[in-house]
Amino acid sequence: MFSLQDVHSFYGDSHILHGVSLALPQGKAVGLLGRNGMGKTTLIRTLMGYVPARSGRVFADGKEVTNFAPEKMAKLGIGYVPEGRGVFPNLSVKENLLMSARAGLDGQRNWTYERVLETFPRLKERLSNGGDQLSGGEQQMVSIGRALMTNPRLMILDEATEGLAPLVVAEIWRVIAEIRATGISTLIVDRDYKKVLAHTDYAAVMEKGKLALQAPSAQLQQQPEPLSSLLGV
Ligand SMILES: Nc1ncnc2c1ncn2[C@@H]1O[C@H](COP(=O)(O)OP(=O)(O)OP(=O)(O)O)[C@@H](O)[C@H]1O
Repeated sequence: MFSLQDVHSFYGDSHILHGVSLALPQGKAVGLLGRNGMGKTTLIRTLMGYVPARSGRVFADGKEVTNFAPEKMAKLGIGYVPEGRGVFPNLSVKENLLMSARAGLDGQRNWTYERVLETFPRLKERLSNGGDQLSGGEQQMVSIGRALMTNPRLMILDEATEGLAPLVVAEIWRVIAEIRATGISTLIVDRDYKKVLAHTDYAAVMEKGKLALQAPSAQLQQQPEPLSSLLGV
């Protein structure tokens, strides 16, 4: 459904993505790996329309959507959980969640406010707290919950476990597995490559703005080379 074809993008004069082609098939989980600064977030931001693709093309269901605005990409069914979370600090947890509620492209409302609270029981005790009164883990739960309430076909999680305590990290991976099991496609960026491989169908590795390797995750689990060289582990 969503794909990028030979995409190049820049920050000013800095050429960051050098011809990236990646498919995100319906119902599949894709892991995006690579050392710091290799362009993972830029790839996501280009797909979402925050960074313009200077050449190359982005497709949704075979239709070209290159450089559509982020709101339009979201309406096409992408739930984006950005690095750094992006919870509205002056809104309560309840308001943060309810403001994004809408039916999916096909009209389904599988992810309701109630279901998000069942998925993240911890948020039930925080409903009237402001976004700025939450722990990092709770903010991440709100951010994921908010994206789920748009009933997306694709969830993008950029470093969703970054800086969180081990118990919270385990909870986030549990929810990622639950999202995957419901048939929503996922694109996951995380430093823990073993966890990424365990939770995805395919993995792609970025090296200096290019995809240096794309393979089934199960294959990369069995044959760590050349993945481990690319990641420096
Ligand atoms: N707003 C920006 N303006 C200029 N350069 C940027 C900007 N954001 C990122 N870059 C540069 O683009 C390159 C790719 O960064 P990007 O954030 O996409 O990498 P990443 O693989 O996601 O790494 P990280 O894990 O560190 O976030 C880096 O060299 C970074 O310094």
